[in-house]
Amino acid sequence: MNPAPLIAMAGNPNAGKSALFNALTGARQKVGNYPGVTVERHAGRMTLDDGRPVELVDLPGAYSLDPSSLDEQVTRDVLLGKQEGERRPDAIVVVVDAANLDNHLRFTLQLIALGIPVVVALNMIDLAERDGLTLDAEALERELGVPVVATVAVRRRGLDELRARIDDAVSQPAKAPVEARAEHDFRTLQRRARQIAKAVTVSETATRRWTHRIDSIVLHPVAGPVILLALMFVMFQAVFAWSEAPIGWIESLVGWVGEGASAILPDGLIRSAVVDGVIGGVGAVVVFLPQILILFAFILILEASGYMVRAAFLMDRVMASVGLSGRAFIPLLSSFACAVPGIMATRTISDEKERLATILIAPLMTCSARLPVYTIIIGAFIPNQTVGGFVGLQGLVLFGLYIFGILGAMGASLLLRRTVTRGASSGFMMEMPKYQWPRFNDLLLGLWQRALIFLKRAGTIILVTTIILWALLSFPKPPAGSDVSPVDYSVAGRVSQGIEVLVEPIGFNRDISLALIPAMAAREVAVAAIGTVYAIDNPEDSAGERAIVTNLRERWTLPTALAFLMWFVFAPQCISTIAITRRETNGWKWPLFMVGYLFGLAYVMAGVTYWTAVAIGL
Ligand SMILES: Nc1nc2c(ncn2[C@@H]2O[C@H](COP(=O)(O)OP(=O)(O)OP(=O)(O)O)[C@@H](O)[C@H]2O)c(=O)[nH]1
Ligand SMILES: [Mg+2]
Repeated sequence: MNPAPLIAMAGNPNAGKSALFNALTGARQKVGNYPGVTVERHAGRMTLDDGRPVELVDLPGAYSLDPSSLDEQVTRDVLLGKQEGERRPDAIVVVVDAANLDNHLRFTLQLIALGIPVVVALNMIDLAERDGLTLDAEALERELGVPVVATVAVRRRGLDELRARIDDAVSQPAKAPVEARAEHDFRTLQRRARQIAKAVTVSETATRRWTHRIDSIVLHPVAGPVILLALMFVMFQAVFAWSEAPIGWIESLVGWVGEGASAILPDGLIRSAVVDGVIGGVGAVVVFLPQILILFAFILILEASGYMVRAAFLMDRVMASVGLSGRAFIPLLSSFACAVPGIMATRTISDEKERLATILIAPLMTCSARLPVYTIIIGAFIPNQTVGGFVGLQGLVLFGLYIFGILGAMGASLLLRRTVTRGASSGFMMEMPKYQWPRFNDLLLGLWQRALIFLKRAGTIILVTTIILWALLSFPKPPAGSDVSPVDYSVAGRVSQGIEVLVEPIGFNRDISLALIPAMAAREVAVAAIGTVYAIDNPEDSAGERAIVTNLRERWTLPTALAFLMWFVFAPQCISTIAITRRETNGWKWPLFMVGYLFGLAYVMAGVTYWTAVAIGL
């Protein structure tokens, strides 16, 4: 008996191939691997109206027959009959997204040119209609010269007709397959695809035309990522460039309050607690409010304008390459503000293992609590100069730290998805919202809420840890005439000597050892802690960022500063994150695993940074 005819589902990524494949085959599916490669093979059976079986394979999405990834290569090889372990398909169902015709028709034209019978599924017409786009399926059929069926895969609309057209396609007497595939260059295909898309478009609203026009630029496979990268780059430059003046104002305010308090309070313990502990510690953190607000202003604008979902879409392929789906992108993006809401947002990921992997890497996204640490070290050690004429070096280093965090997360995900949270990535798509101008009032409200949250943190966790640290740093006092510094003589100073033994090999000094434990409460406390240490060490210094920067420059070497930055890229210095991970994973196993692997990573990366910096003579 002849084997059942083989039908391949092909088309651009996210056209709805898998949704259609599932709707056609139901539960009768087999998942395997193509021999020699890691690409999964999804096959299933479907019965035609006369009872004949046909076999369906769901191919990975591709943009063209010129592969730029392993997935695309498998798709091409299957369609050309060159893939090991697969016969050449007898017919192709080309799935196109109706709302994206011009892009999807390029690949369709290439596939039709192969000479195998083709049926086009004009999918997602529900979304096209919703957006005010009306298409003429019959006109498309005439233009392409192959049968076209309008479908809505997720509502099973058009399935009967699609099955009938597949029947026709496999019932045709087999033609000799075309050997040499028609060589279309990209421009010719593009022109023809646009022409057809225009000819079959019955009506289109102005909004949809604009949306589509902007999307064709920001979602372009090449231009899209470049634009995304450029936007992020501008954002980090702005964090430094625009914050200088407001930081100056807050600093003056903190200095003024400190001096006022010193003048009113009698010399002694209370004054030290208020001036060195509270004002020195909390003040050192509060000055970062402008930078955090600038960062949030960017995130809020990108979200409100409708761009953020596009960014997630662009990232889907990148996410898939590390075993996650675009669905993980939103939680990870929120983690740039704070890992706690980010980890809570993973609840939208239905695959348990994928969700767990996302939780485990979320703390590697650079949260806003790291900004104070980053900016004070960068401000002290990276010269405020431009490279190449216009790029600020400080902003560049900050950008680099974000990139390190992202690369770390990608590497971790890659490993985790092959080991403890093994599994394949699931496809995803989000509906693209309309573009719109962000509303000024909404933006202000968002920033105001952010400012309150930050100040509340400064007034609670940071205040409390700072006071405790101040107490531990202040007692016991060294006996009069001792040449041991008050900090080294204190309880905290002695505890830190134990830690110092551990972190000395990665270039950390006493100040850092003192800051590490209190910074477990929240990362910003590291800055507050260092501020308090210096205030107690040199009571005659004025409080505030400038005093800290001067001290840092005197006491730290550049390799130590760089190692410290690298430590904060990776280290899980945040009790709230650990607590939320425990809650979201129902136990201590995963939070402990997370803390363990992140500290390990932080230690190794800081060490590598330190010794590399020393070796190249920085
Ligand atoms: N509204 C609507 N959504 C659809 C339709 N078809 C598919 N989807 C959704 O679109 C998303 C992408 O569909 P998939 O079937 O995964 O797309 P794919 O072509 O297999 O994507 P890749 O395998 O990544 O190339 C899913 O969330 C589907 O639920 C449709 O006709 N209408
Ligand atoms: Mg698919």
